[in-house]
Amino acid sequence: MAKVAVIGAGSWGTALAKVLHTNGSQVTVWSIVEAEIAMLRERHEHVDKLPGVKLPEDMEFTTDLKAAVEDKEYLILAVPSVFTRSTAKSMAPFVKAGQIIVCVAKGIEENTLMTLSDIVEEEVPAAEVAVMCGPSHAEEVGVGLPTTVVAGAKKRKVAEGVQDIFMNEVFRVYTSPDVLGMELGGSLKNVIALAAGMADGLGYGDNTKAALITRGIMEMSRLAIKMGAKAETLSGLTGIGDLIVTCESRHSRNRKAGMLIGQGYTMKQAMDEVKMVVEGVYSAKAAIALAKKYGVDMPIIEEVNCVLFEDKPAKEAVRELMMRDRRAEHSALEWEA
Ligand SMILES: NC(=O)C1=CN([C@@H]2O[C@H](COP(=O)(O)OP(=O)(O)OC[C@H]3O[C@@H](n4cnc5c(N)ncnc54)[C@H](OP(=O)(O)O)[C@@H]3O)[C@@H](O)[C@H]2O)C=CC1
Ligand SMILES: O=C(CO)COP(=O)(O)O
Repeated sequence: MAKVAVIGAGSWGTALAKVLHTNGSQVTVWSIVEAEIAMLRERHEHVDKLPGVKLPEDMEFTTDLKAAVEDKEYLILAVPSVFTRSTAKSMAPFVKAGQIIVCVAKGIEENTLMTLSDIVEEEVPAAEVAVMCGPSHAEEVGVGLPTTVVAGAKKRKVAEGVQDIFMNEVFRVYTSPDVLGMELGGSLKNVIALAAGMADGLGYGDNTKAALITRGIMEMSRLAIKMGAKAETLSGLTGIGDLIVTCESRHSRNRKAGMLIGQGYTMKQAMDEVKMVVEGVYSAKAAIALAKKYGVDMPIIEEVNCVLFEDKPAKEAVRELMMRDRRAEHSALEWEA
């Protein structure tokens, strides 16, 4: 039986805590929010963020970070990306060599352009760092619908350890050494999903959605590969897989926020309405900054930035994408002479 702490009790932390407990781990869930822990203790259910998913009676809930972190083999870091650094910094004094921190949030830090695993390595040098992501909505994981994800780490043994504690008959976990590719896939897809939601909000159809997904994975891949990620990762679960689920799912907060913006809400109004974290809004500026830094063309992500931060109407953004200079689909393909 592994001793595990889930750091962050939003919808994802709650769903993963349930998976770990089902697999026989002893699970402690931490949140910075007192009211959230009080509710979990009393109701054994996150009634706001994951209603209908009952958590077991012997699961521990705490706001005491030291108690949560100490003596655990695995620390699952599930706070939204903007709180990753502050939470990792607070954990650092309690983390001992050999403890494994698994980053399950999705994002890129706006001011440093660092991935979340890089942030955790910087803040908690004692820890081994792993990531886990893939097409996995908490609402479906929470009720045991078959789901696949990938556990990533530089060392195979670390990734396989994460695979061991999470894997069961409805939660299949693959492994990968391409941590960078996984993290870029997981965060960039949220920005494209905002665009897919905008298209839905504008009343556009399946053709538009397919175009955004296909051209979206191309721009995600262009950037990720230029940064050193592997092409296979972008065409796998943590790339195209996660992009598809986020652009299509009724559970996606990014798609939902995009849809509201397409219907005329401001970014702020849409985020307030969704109530849970909309990571694509935080990753959008970082994505475009990375595109500039690495000299990569990312037209969809550029237009999403204009809609989010410059009040450009979503309809106008789609029109501009449609009216870009004509070009070949794959510029590297050669023509007959
Ligand atoms: N939900 C999903 O299906 C999936 C989510 N993810 C990723 O997991 C991460 C977490 O998402 P999710 O659980 O859905 O988010 P939620 O919006 O459901 O929950 C966010 C949690 O963070 C808490 N919080 C607020 N302030 C702080 C703080 N200062 N420090 C630490 N925590 C704080 C919130 O408290 P409060 O209630 O007060 O806001 C809440 O418990 C995101 O990066 C997301 O992309 C990945 C895969 C699936
Ligand atoms: O990352 C996710 C599914 O894999 C969750 O996406 P949303 O944050 O858009 O709900």
